[in-house]
Amino acid sequence: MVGAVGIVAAADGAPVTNAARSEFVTAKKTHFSRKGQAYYIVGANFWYGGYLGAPSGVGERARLLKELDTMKATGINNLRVLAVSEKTDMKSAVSPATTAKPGEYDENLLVGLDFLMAEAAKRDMTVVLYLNNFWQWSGGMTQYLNWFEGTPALDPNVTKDYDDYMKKNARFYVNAAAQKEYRQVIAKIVKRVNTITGKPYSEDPHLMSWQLANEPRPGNGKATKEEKAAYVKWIDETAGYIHSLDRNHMVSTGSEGLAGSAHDAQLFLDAHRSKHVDYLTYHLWPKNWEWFDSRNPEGTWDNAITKSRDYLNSHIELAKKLGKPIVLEEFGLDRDGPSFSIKATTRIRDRFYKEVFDVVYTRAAKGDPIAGFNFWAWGGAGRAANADYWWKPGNDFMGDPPQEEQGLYSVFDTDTSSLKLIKEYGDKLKSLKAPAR
Ligand SMILES: O=C1NC[C@H](CO)[C@@H](O)[C@@H]1O
Repeated sequence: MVGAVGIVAAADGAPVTNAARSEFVTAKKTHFSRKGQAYYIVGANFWYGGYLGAPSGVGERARLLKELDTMKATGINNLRVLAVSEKTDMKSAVSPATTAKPGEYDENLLVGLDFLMAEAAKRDMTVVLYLNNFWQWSGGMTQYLNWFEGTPALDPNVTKDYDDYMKKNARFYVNAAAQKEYRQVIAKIVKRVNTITGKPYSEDPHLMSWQLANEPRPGNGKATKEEKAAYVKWIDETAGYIHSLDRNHMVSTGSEGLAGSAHDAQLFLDAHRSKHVDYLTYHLWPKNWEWFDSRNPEGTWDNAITKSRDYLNSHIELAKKLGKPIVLEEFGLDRDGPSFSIKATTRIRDRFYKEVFDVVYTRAAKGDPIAGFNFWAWGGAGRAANADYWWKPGNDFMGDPPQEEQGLYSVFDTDTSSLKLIKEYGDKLKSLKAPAR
């Protein structure tokens, strides 16, 4: 079978020819390689990119093109995007959703993903697509359990009980019926032929990696040995399944690192040791993890930045242990005040971004396995519609998903100081060459 760009690929999706292989992002020991060069990630989280690409309904293709051009001008070369959502009754979740019910999928949203992939390729951006969500804002694992366990989909914004939510959510990994549907969705997307380009996703060199889920956790902070073992097994088997469908692309977990691994470094290593997991991921959330209090910035900044620096550096050491690259694929802090208003300044957030960039750049320049970053998250031209800053169907999408106030962590197209920092550090990072081996 000859692929759209003349790449010869066997019908079963065997790897493309060696020449074309170099077009794909691959992990070469502890670094990424692309087109024969070291590849560093200067990325944005853009969860709703596929939504904007839809041909009708929620689609806003003119806005999508504008956002991609603004990101390109900011030096962004990678997007981390939600590939599929699950229809749910939960108020904190996005609607519409890709999977209306098991076996029924919204082609309008899937074509939206096709359009996003096609437009990202035109700008030579690479894309990480995550195939599920540990959190409720896109339906996610709790919605799968509603379908297959008959239990209510849990919205922590309503129950106010994250520990209970996380413990129950871990049952997703061992629910055979849920896993069957999840794998059906995986197969549907991984084997999909892009309706805009005519190219199979499995042969698209602008896809950087398939990602199991957004922030999958083994359960809550008191996860049992059995829950941890089930989590590691799920990662290994699901990543192996994806590789069996697509031998050209990398697979990653979407893990937050120790904060999402019950603070168990051995578990984080075990979860990423699988030969089917090509690189490590981690996220950094000083405010969410209560290291930083944005109502008391002076009193909590030192604590937050000390812990952040340690978190940033210690995970690079863990990546060294496994001999794989690691990407800081989420980090953020709220606006001065704190405030959700786009009018609020971002001095503290800019200072935090600079601290993060300094560690990432310094370690990468030393040849350490940190392969780049994705900030959370691109707000661009999106604007909050309601006085209470909560999202309602029909409102603009922006970096903050519906379970959080619109404006919490978004970087807007008017946040010029933040965009300038991203450009400046992104250009430095992209200029690095991989260490001679
Ligand atoms: O993946 C995530 N990590 C942190 C974000 C901000 O709280 C959150 O919106 C998202 O679920």
